[in-house]
This record gives sequence, C-alpha cells and structure tokens, in this order.
Amino acid sequence: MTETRGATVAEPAAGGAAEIPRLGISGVGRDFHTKHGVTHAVSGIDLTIPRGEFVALIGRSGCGKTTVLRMLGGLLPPTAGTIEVDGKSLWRDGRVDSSAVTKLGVVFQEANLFPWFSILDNIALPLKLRGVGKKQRRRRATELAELVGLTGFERSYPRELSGGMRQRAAIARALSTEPDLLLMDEPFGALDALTRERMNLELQRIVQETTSTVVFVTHDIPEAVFLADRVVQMTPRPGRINTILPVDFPKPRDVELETTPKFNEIVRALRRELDEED
Ligand SMILES: Nc1ncnc2c1ncn2[C@@H]1O[C@H](COP(=O)(O)OP(=O)(O)OP(=O)(O)O)[C@@H](O)[C@H]1O
Repeated sequence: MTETRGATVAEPAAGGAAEIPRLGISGVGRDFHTKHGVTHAVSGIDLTIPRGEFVALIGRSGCGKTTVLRMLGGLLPPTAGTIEVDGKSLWRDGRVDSSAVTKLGVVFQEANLFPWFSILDNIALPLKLRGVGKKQRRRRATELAELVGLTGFERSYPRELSGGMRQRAAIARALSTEPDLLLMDEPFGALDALTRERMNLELQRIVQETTSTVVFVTHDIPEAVFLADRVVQMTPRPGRINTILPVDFPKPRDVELETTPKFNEIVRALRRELDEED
C-alpha cells in the first residue's frame, strides 16, 4: 500500500504504449459567486483514472465532493482546468460537449424515478430519449432489470418497491446507455445499514459484469475501502485532494473482508487523515 499526497498517480501503460485514460482531470477548480462574495469550492484537482478503475471520493461535508462529481457529470462547468473523457474535453468555453456527455451515467442519492412509469419504462427512458425502438429498448431494459436483481418487478411502479430496489432501478437506468463512466453521488446514503451492505455487494458484481469505470462519492469510509481500487480523500476550503490511497484487496470482495486487520488498518489510516483536519 502506498500513499500519495495531493498528487496525480501516473498509470502504468499496457504494452508500454501510452493508453488514453477514461478520465483525465487536470487543475480543475470551481468558484461560486454569491451575494456574500466568492466561495472557492474546489481547487487544483488532478486525477487520472484508467479504464475499469473504481475510485471512491471521500471527505468531510462541504469539501467539494458533489461539486467535483457535477463537473465530471457535465452538470456544472469548471472555472479552472480541464476534464477529458477518453481524451476528449468534456467542457469547452463553459459548454458541455454533448458527444462526451453521452459516455456518462449518473446516479444520485435519490433514485429520482418517474412515479407514473413502470420500473421497466423508467429503466428504458434514456433509450427512448435517444430514439431506440420500443422492442429493442424493452429487451435491453429487461436484461438490465435482471442484472440488478429486479426480475419480476418490471411492471411494478416505484412506490411499490423498497428504497434499495428503487436505487437498483436507478443504477439499471444509468447503465441502459452503456456508459463508459458511471458517476455515483452517495447512492446508498439513504438506505439502512443492512440494505447498504447488500447494495455494495450488488454494485461490485454489476461493475465487474459491465467492466464499468466508476467514481463513487461517499461519507462512509468502510464503504469506500470495500468498493474501491483507490480512495481519494479531499480536504475543504477550498476542496483539494489530500490523499490517494490504493486498495489492493483481490476482487470480488466478501463482507468478511471488513473484519480483517488489514481492512481496519486502512479505514483507521483514512479516519486519522480526516481527524487531522480538526
Ligand atoms: N450552487 C452553489 N452556490 C454557492 N456555493 C456552493 C454551491 N454549491 C456548492 N457550494 C459550496 O461549495 C462547497 C462544496 O460543496 P459540495 O456540496 O460540493 O460539498 P460536499 O463535499 O459534496 O458536501 P456534502 O458531503 O455535505 O454533500 C461548500 O462550501 C458549498 O457551500
């Protein structure tokens, strides 16, 4: 296990050739101008994420995690730096490149399903918006419902499902367009501990089956260590990267991992970093 402070970790290139990373973040910052003055929410973020990597973003409330995710998701333009998806700029002159944004899937804390659509229609909605024919999108949505363990609930409505099931439907919807990059902001934050543990296992399986690259925001340090290949810890005012911690436990990981001394040592090391901010 190596530790890197405030640095970009260069990725080893396969076969010696320089591989274009899935995500290249360079010098990214975001200021907010309000009537009370300027908030430097995020500053000098450098991070390179290769294909297939799972990166967890942790840090105290207000350190800029959501701001970073919104910039990566094409929802908020950076005021400094560049973001590249597969080597292509996501933002140009404050405007998002629509061809780059099609490579992204986003899941938030709230599932945000449409209550008047069935689960199948919710999952298929992004495909409908892209003009995919009814038969094809229903077939794909049915496959995705199976992938996230919702077979048998395709005709149900969101209100008839539990919070965990709704979140699984939201993940299936985000995956429907086969995104190259899945961005998740506290997706399991509203769930009880047991459901959250189950969702972590499910997410791990789904990510392995779809070979997705993931940026996952969480407050929960054990959750971050359980899921991630690297944990990126941010500090506030302005939000910066403080530590990048590789987590090299083999995958798939089992919940038993959380009882091992090495797992707890990593969790404690990250907690210490957060405590040092006080
Ligand atoms: N639209 C906005 N206008 C003004 N300030 C903002 C805006 N959005 C975020 N901020 C400020 O930017 C900083 C970072 O906020 P952000 O929501 O990204 O933090 P966070 O780490 O995601 O917090 P939490 O863990 O509580 O969700 C905060 O100081 C916040 O007040």
